[in-house]
Amino acid sequence: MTTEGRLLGDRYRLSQPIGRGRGGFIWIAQDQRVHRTVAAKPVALPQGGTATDTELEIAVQRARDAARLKHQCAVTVYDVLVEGDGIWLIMEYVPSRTMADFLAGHGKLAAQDTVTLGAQLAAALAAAAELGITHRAVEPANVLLADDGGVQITDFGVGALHHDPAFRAPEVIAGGTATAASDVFSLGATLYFAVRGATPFGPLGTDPGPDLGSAAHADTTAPTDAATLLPRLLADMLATNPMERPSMGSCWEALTAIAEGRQPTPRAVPPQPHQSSVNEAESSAAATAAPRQGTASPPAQPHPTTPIRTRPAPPPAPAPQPIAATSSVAAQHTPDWHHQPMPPMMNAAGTGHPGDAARATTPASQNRTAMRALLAIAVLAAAMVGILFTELLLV
Ligand SMILES: Nc1ncnc2c1ncn2[C@@H]1O[C@H](COP(=O)(O)OP(=O)(O)OP(=O)(O)O)[C@@H](O)[C@H]1O
Repeated sequence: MTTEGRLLGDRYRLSQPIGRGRGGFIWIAQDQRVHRTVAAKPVALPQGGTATDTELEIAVQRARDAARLKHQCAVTVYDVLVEGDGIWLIMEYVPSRTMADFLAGHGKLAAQDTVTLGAQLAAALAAAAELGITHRAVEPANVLLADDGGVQITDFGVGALHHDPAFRAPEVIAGGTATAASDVFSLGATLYFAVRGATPFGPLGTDPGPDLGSAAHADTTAPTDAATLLPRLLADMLATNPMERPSMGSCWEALTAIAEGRQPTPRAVPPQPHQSSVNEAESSAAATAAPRQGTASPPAQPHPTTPIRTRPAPPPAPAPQPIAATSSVAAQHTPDWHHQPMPPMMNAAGTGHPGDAARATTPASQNRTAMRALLAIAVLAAAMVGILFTELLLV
């Protein structure tokens, strides 16, 4: 029974429910060891909680993988607990509401707000892809719009069983494995939903296809406005064939460029191979079988565009440092998620292999050598004068 005051893992004291997810209530909790406020969330398991051991193991492993990611646009997972009644995620507490709730209440987002938000989500997802982490359930319900204006994606790896089909990639709907490329599709569907107020392929993800308008393919002008450039990018992200989608890193570059009022560089949008643990052949075959080709049908336009307050600048570069897994899966903080390029390896003289530093010749050591040589010459000269003087005396 989950009640106020319950102690999870001998460490996290539940204090009050803050929302309801598919696995049950999400709680504010106090970490008794480091005196920190956290969010505690029960992971939604298959068939109302009757998970097999294998399903439990997979869910725990994916949650542990998620704990390796440190990014300011991803909710940090501090700990993963297996309690009697299931799996609990102990996460960073983010006062927020979900993007799904926001859109349900306020309608669509403006194109400019959508790209700003999208760039931040793509930054976190690209950083995850670099670590080989697939989200598996990118959708508006897993995007938190923080009260301070930030945007953070949550539920890395643990939401796949309940991923809304409207945001699933065709190859996943067809039974294939979720991949970095399917995350790109799901992000595209999420941004499409934000800007159009409807999902691109209908509630089951199987309708004919999105209406991205003529702007998606027009190339007669060199526009820099989000309303024109976003549909073009979404057309690529929502490609039926996963091999034809841009990588998440390219999406981040393109969204950042559009957010800043620039045209994405040509290399940012074209398809690129995906880095992942994915069976691309399997995904590709599944995609071919997916019923997504067809003519576009105009989506419903139910809501007026609503402005959203977001932090102005998306993160400049996604590149967190990998973090070693620990037995308790306690997160180790990476203080600076921003990638700092490695300085070139140099020795004390400024050149060569770092191992040469011990053998390096510096101005100070050159001076010492010269002094020693002068001293030796002086001693030698004194000795010769002494010998000469002695011989003269003897004569
Ligand atoms: N880390 C967090 N910190 C603070 N509030 C959170 C956190 N995660 C979720 N919430 C809040 O809890 C509520 C439900 O969020 P949740 O992500 O569980 O929704 P869901 O996606 O519908 O559920 P599920 O992931 O179980 O399917 C939302 O109001 C959300 O703002």
